[in-house]
Amino acid sequence: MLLLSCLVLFTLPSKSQPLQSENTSVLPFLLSDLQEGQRLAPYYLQWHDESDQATLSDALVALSDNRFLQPKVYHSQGLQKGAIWVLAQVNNDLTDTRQLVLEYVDHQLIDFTLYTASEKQGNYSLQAYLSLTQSFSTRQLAHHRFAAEITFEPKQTNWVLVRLGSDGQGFIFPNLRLWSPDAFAQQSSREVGLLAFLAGGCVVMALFALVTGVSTGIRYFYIYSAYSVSKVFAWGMITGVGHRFFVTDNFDWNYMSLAGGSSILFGIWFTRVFLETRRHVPKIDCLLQIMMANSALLILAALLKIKLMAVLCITVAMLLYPINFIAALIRWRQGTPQAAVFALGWGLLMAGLFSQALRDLGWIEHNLINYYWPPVASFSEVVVIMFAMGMQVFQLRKQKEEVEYRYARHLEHEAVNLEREVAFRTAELEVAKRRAERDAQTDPLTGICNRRSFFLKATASVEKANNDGLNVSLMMFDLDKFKSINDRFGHKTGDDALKLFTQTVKQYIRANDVFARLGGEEFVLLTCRDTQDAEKLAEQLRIATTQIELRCEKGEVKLSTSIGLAHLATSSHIDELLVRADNVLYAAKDTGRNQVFVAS
Ligand SMILES: Nc1nc2c(ncn2[C@@H]2O[C@H](COP(=O)(O)OP(=O)(O)OP(=O)(O)O)[C@@H](O)[C@H]2O)c(=O)[nH]1
Repeated sequence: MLLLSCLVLFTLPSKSQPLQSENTSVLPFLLSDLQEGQRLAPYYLQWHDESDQATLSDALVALSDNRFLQPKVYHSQGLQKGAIWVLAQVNNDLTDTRQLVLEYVDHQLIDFTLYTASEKQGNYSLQAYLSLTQSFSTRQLAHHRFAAEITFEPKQTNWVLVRLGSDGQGFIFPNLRLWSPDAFAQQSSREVGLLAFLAGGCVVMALFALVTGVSTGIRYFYIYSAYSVSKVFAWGMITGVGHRFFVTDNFDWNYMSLAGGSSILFGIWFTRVFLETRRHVPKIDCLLQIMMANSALLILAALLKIKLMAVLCITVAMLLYPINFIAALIRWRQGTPQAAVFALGWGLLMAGLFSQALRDLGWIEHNLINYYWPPVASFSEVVVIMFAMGMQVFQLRKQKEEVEYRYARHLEHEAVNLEREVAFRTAELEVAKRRAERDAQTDPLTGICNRRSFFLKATASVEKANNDGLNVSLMMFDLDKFKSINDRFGHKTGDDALKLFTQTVKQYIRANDVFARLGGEEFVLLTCRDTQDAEKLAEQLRIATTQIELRCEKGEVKLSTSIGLAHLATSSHIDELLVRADNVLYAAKDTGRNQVFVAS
């Protein structure tokens, strides 16, 4: 409602309530009662010149017509188009001459004209004409608001007539104060000090944000930096400090709009980037984009000096300001705590700006506290938002550390897994290698040594026996008529026969004997025992072979083996031993089979 009222009052032509009562009497202000910075209210009458064209003569006619009346309120009376003339009676009841400063307590006035006379309907003389468009150097007093000196002769009655002009815009708040020059200068210093502190704070924040932006690469720090600087320009222009210290000549009302528009533009841009509205609240982001476009229009209006358009844009910007606040609250609800801090900062700014709006509308008293509340609130917003950004950076850093920690843990975990996997694979390879080695040394059907491993082991055994001077005997076995077993009972039964033969022999041999299958139905046994035992064993094995029981579907299988036996005593090499055993084996075959022949 307030905002709508703002819009209505800002944009509609003023046909508002009469500003004055019907009372034409005014109390004289006695200088003996003066306190520093005392308001002239209620010691004045006022006349609202709606045409904004009235001259001094017109004002005197209005005075004689009793159109100068007591105001209904002695501060802001809302935006009233035209000019307001103020008349006060100030009596120097003291015995000395007094020089006082009459100050207009606002910054938005375009011109201030001061006349004095010794009689109410007397001959008013121009004491001062102050205008925003004038060079600041022409001012009688160096102050960022309009102020002029008046000399009051002792025991004299003085009539003070002031024209307050707003170039038709209506920004008139007839709040006038009286000071002694020294007190006024001191007050001025305090105010400039406060503004310098606020501006310095903003500049420091801007620099800090710039450095942080460069070091972190986070974009919103740059925008914030520009936003802080734009605030310095905006408030500098609005409060009159810009005119006093920087744009001393050719100052223009539109400079306020230009600086204000830039500040609004950067503020909304910052809001969008900081709160990531495009991603998280796209509908609100559309409104924020409209607000940015509006502030761009305001800048354009200021550049083209289209005052009405600028006023409209400022009003629209003010009306839409709560959207930033709402965006921040939504982002907060979405789980972004720093958005709450942003909302606080933006709320402070809004409170400041709305207090100014209320003051300008005459809804609250026009005083120095609410005069400086908007820039102070604006500065507080900068500080609070810096805090919000700090929170965001802290959170980002925490997230980064968490991610790094999780990544490190993941790497550690992966390293452990990899180690385990490598150990597992290595063990598997070892097993496979051992299996391959064993396979390479083992006859797959019977599980005993194959030809290759036999020669390795047998060579070592023979060497050892040679060194130890022990006997080594070698038996060669060749199963008799094995082909006919295969033919009669099948190849599978033949395999079973080979396995049973192997198991039978193994029952008779010692751990250090080397038993191997040389191929087919040919086996060999290297044994370390004396010759008699070896021959006895050969005979036992021959008999045991004949006792092997093997049945299949086709009947009972009868096995027998011929054995050729050779002793080491007469040879020292395995090949030689084999040849000798082989020879007697064939002799055993040739002479009837199922018998043991010993090489001589
Ligand atoms: N079932 C089976 N038979 C085999 C294997 N290796 C060789 N044989 C067979 O063994 C037979 C050997 O036959 P031969 O060398 O002619 O001799 P034999 O029939 O045993 O006759 P003699 O040695 O003269 O008593 C062949 O028929 C081979 O096919 C095997 O691993 N399994």
